Amino acid sequence: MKTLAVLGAGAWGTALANSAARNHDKVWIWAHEPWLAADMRKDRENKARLPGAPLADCIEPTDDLDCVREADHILMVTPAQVVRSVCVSLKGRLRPDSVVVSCAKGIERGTGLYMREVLADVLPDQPGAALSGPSFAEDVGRGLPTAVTLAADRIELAEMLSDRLASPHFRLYRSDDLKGVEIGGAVKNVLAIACGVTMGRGLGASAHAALLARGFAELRRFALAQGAKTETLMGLSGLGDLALTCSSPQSRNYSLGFAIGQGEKPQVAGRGALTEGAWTAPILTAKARSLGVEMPIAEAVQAILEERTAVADAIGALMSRPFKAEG
Ligand SMILES: NC(=O)C1=CN([C@@H]2O[C@H](COP(=O)(O)OP(=O)(O)OC[C@H]3O[C@@H](n4cnc5c(N)ncnc54)[C@H](O)[C@@H]3O)[C@@H](O)[C@H]2O)C=CC1
Ligand SMILES: O=C(CO)COP(=O)(O)O
Repeated sequence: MKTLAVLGAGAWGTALANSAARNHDKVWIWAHEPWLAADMRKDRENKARLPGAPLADCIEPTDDLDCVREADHILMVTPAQVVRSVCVSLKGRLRPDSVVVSCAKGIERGTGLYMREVLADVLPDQPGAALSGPSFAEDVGRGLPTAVTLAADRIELAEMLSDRLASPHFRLYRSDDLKGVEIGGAVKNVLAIACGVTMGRGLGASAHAALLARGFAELRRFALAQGAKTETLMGLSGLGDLALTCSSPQSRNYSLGFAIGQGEKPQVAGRGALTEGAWTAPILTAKARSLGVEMPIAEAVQAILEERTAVADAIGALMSRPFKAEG
């Protein structure tokens, strides 16, 4: 009997549960809102977060976190800033060998920890992994093809989990570079806001490509300073996810930036959607400063979100930086 618990009944948790269902006898999907678990049980669909993707037969929606007691492994798919509180509630409930896979994309405010580090902080004895890459929940939910990276401290774990989570439409590549994988997922959300601003303001495809390339240079500098591997940054969870999120109105982060570029106030431009980049920007820039890494695009995003800088001034400041060698 193969079992899996997906914690977080958002769009991504639902898509991952459905995708993994083919390789499992039972998949629980835990919603912290009892009404959502009840609706999903009744409708056999997550109409609130991922409409149009019927739940596979073996999926059991629940609001009872005790489901993890019976699960071989756990996917953590809540918003990044609540990962710690969910982990605290998991204490004493997990099987000793259950791998907890971080699927959220962000950096914890207050501590500056990546999601896997938060898991290790609260649940130090639990083996861990991270899944990240170019993957819109709507696409995966519709069975459209993509590929992502699955990183774990021990490559055998990544191998075992890849077999569990892969499907003909969802390809997983293994990695032992947990930090590199998580940095890509967190940083691209901030850079996607910048690309959205550029396009919302009508600055054109050339500006968009230039920003994407310079954004990647920032991501790379920041990640290498923390020991990430170049091949990870060039791969699915780095360049792959950056290219996707920075270029598509399907992205909530890009859409937030686009609306700001069109003149909307940052506080309302996200339309209530989960925009992880807005949560990540301040902690990312603080981390970069403490590492001595220059991230002018991320700094500009943070200043725009905090309304310390007008969009035109932020663009002017980026364009008037001293000329330097590319890198
Ligand atoms: N939607 C997507 O295409 C993808 C999302 N992700 C990442 O997955 C994470 C979750 O995103 P989505 O599923 O899209 O979010 P969503 O906005 O669709 O849903 C968020 C869910 O979080 C849960 N939640 C809210 N507060 C909570 C709390 N205090 N405790 C426990 N659960 C709580 C709620 O059940 C809610 O349904 C984010 O970090 C996101 O960056 C990663 C890849 C793709
Ligand atoms: O992470 C994602 C795609 O890989 C989803 O991006 P958004 O959170 O910007 O919608």
